[in-house]
Amino acid sequence: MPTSAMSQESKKPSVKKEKRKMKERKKERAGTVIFCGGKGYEVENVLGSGGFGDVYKVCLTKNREKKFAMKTERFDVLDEKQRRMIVETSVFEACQEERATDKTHFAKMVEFGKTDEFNFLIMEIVGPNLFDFRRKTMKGTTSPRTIIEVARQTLKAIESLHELGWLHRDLKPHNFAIGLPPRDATIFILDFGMARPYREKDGRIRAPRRSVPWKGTPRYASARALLCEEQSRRDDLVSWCFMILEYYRPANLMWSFGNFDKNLIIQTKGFVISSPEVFVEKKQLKMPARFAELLTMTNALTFTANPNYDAMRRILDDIVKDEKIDMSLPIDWIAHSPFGDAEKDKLKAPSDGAVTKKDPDVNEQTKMVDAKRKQLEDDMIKMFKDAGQPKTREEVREALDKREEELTKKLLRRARGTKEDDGNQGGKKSPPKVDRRTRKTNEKKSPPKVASPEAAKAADSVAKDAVNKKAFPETVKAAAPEAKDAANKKTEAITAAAPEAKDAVNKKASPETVKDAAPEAKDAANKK
Ligand SMILES: Nc1ncnc2c1ncn2[C@@H]1O[C@H](COP(=O)(O)OP(=O)(O)OP(=O)(O)O)[C@@H](O)[C@H]1O
Repeated sequence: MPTSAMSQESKKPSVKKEKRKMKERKKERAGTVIFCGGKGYEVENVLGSGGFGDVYKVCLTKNREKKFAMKTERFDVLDEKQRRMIVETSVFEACQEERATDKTHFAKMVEFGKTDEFNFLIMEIVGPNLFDFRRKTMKGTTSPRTIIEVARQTLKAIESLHELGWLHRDLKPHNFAIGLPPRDATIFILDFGMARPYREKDGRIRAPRRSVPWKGTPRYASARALLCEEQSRRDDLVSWCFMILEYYRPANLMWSFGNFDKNLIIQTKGFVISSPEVFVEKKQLKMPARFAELLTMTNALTFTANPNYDAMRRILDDIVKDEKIDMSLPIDWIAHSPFGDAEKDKLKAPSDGAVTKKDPDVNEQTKMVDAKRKQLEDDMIKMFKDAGQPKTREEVREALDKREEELTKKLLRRARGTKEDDGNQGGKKSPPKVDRRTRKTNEKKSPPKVASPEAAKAADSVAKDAVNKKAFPETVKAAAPEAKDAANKKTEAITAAAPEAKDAVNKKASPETVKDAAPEAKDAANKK
């Protein structure tokens, strides 16, 4: 039985090799601009690196104060590459569509697309992950009050994800992060690259496959996951238990230290979950006595069982009482904020030497786009003024932004195709639904929501065109219905007074060209 796990495990590259690969992997340079959704996103620095790509801090070229995180997935890294990000965007979309779910612990996805070298996903930026915060800012320590806070918030985040119908399958402190001020009291759940829906469309739990490719992080994975068995909500909760146990004492995850072979790791994990008292007695587990109840409760879950998250929270409340934890104390990342100026710079600094210089070509490109955008704004301001309805630059910008966004969304929707299956319900995939009401709502939405890479590329290039002014007349058309109305009215008035103007308008009769027609009409009127 353990052989499959072992063979899978033995194929896994060593941690050292992984790290070297991460370091060697090509990084985007500061100043590189990625165009998507009619906007330019400029790379500032690396925020984090994973096995398949890097996460960058980016800013909007036209509003540099607006920061986002851009996760990339390089095509030269792994065969599985495209599927991971497609799966990830599916989770974000499910989250954004599902009104009933508590979204407190999810970052917002803003855009996704691909370049010639990588898939990318642009999302709300958050702060350091829990692993880095504990290691760098807290020097490996965590207050009991903070452990409870971490346990409560991460459990809630997992519950919300499960409510959406998805399993995470790679829960660990690296995949939870602190929010940026003013949401710095909130923990965010990250990295849905290994997620999988656990329900069929009709709401039934999906039947387990006989064997499953290895997914996850050995330190936090459940024994069943290491045995390449199908995972369920229970396995996410086992990983959560290990994560919290590690907060109480890193050595609680005894398999991460010393010479444990694969079989022994699997056996020990099974024992810790099923009979924690044995390890407590031997002083191999250090945790509040009540935490054992959480372990046994999780262990008792069957593959299809609905976890009782409320009961789990009550046990956490009992721990607070038993251990006399003062919950009025500030949590560690508020008391030792990583967001002081010096610390902030340290956390956001390029992590491994990449991203240092600006690319001159990109600077030129950005300047050109900015200049074109300004020209467009000037044209529109003039148009509104001429039409007798003057508008400020801010108002024009807002209208343009809004329309560009709508246009891009429309283009993306049109361009979205089907996606591959990685055992994640494939091309037909729409995230499984939790209740009947939700199912009905989703059944109405026929086209699949996630772009095939080709479709994403097509959509991206159209969006890019829009930015590069090729499509600007179209954007103007879409962007300024008010201006068009005003121009129409003005044109009517002018044409009434000027037959030449009427001719000009007739020549340009389509509503799309009213903008072009108006100056001619005006000229004619002026002549008159
Ligand atoms: N929205 C975000 N804002 C700020 N930092 C982020 C964001 N998303 C991810 N990060 C940082 O980047 C790191 C890697 O992100 P993530 O885990 O999503 O990438 P990954 O390639 O899937 O990693 P892995 O291969 O380890 O699973 C995170 O640990 C976090 O520190």
